[in-house]
Amino acid sequence: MNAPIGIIGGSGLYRMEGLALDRAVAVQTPFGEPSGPVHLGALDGIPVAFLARHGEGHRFTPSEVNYRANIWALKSLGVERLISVSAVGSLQARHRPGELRLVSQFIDKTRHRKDTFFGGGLVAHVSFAEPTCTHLSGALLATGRALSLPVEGDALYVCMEGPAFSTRAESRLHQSWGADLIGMTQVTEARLAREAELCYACIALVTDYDAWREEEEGVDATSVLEVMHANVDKAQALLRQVVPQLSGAPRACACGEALKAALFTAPETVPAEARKRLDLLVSKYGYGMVD
Ligand SMILES: CSC[C@H]1O[C@H](OP(=O)(O)O)[C@H](O)[C@@H]1O
Ligand SMILES: Nc1ncnc2[nH]cnc12
Repeated sequence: MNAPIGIIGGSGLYRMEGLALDRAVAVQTPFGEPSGPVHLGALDGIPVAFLARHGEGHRFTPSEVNYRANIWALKSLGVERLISVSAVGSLQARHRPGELRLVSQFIDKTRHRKDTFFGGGLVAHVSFAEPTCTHLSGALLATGRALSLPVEGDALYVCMEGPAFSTRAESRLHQSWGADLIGMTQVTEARLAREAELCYACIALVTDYDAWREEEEGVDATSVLEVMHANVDKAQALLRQVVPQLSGAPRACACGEALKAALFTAPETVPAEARKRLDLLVSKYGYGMVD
């Protein structure tokens, strides 16, 4: 089964409501094992692939998640559009717990991640000025508004390494940068989705005010999960409404050609190992496997 639409569920979203499960596939990738099996099924009749980012039972920290294997697995199952759901802290009073935001920009503070498929003899530099797909994010925003959900677009997300939350000083610093949201996962996923030529959008569900509000205790994980559980139905409702709209509509963006101007290495120098490892991504550009 081919699933052109993929969903990655983050903290508090470990299964997709309404997904009529066909099968769970354990995908092997050149980058190791994904966080768990990919659940293939139909959402209101539309084929969808679902993966829990932190694994079943939430077993991987944001630094341990094998983002490369996760994106690779979804790509190998035919995913072209990938919608991620992520729990985030709010850095500005106008973003309130329980509300949804669509992410359009990132500041990357991660330090311990494998965040590219390339290297080992094949170099690519993808454009990342617009790190999420504006078309996919636009469809989510319009659909969220039509459903009267508390949703806004254009959010700036600081991606920290974690797993500990920010100090108050860091939280205020991020706020002073004009950032809207903070989380620990999205920029890594977005980079890899771009290299894999997937459309990528992030539905951020605000769960807390991080640590900048002097009068409050800083965020803790239990309260994040409580707020997520109380509000995850909003993200699920948005997904269920948008998936049928996307299905069958051709992609009108450049995400599917992200590698076209990015591949830098002279083809004749690319080692057979790199060709084999990256075949899924680059064979269409003449860098495929050699026998
Ligand atoms: C459980 S609080 C911190 C945790 O929640 C967010 O996860 P995700 O982005 O996968 O929804 C954040 O990034 C941290 O991983
Ligand atoms: N305040 C916060 N910081 C980092 N990641 C988060 N995920 C949810 N809330 C968060």
